Amino acid sequence: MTISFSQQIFNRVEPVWQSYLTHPFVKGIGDGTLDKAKFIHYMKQDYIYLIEYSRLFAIGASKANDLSTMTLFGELLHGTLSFEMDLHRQYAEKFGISAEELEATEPSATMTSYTSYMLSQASLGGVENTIAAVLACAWSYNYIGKALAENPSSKEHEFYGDWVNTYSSSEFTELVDKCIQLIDQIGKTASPETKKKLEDIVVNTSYYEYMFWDMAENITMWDVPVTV
Ligand SMILES: Cc1ncc(C[n+]2csc(CCO)c2C)c(N)n1
Repeated sequence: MTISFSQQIFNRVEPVWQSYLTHPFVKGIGDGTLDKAKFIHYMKQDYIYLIEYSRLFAIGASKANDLSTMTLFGELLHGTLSFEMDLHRQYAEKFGISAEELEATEPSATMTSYTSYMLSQASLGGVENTIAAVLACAWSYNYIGKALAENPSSKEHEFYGDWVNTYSSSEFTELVDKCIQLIDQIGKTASPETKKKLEDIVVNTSYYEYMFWDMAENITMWDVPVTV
């Protein structure tokens, strides 16, 4: 029996995604013990990450070969700018940080490297490269959200509960399922060489996801002795 392309990709990245679940930052969101200073660093870096990520959806829409793909990228673009970033704006408000301040966040090395990688991959190829570049981010967040939601108290936590609820929600799961369907559609006609290239993009972005959790946990910016 042949397995779908998304299943083939999942089998390859699953060990990396499992490692997110034991990462102290992710565990801290799940059990509510995460230090607020770490979360603030994450939220600010993630906010500017999502601005770059939105550009990725716009590239996907411009490269789409059919209306349903274009519509999905349009939905993802709107969803990110309006709903996902609103989660960050609401969290920021609790800390007295304005939307303008969030937007003016200085980019860290990991954020810069991760978004630059995705944008270059998306710019280079056809729409399939963009689909591969967005897959791990959206899918792995849903994977983490659902895993954390297995412990019902994580959804009720007064501070981190909103995070868990957002990424484990049925609306978000539906959006991720559409991305999975897109990659499966690509997998039906792509050559083995193209599939290998796309799989590698998902593996690399999965590594970057781990690095992003680590950047947040250790509150790092640039790993140099002095910044000017
Ligand atoms: C580092 C990082 N990786 C993934 C996501 C999650 N995410 C990014 S775009 C998108 C799709 C729809 O909004 C989702 C779920 C994040 N926030 N930050």
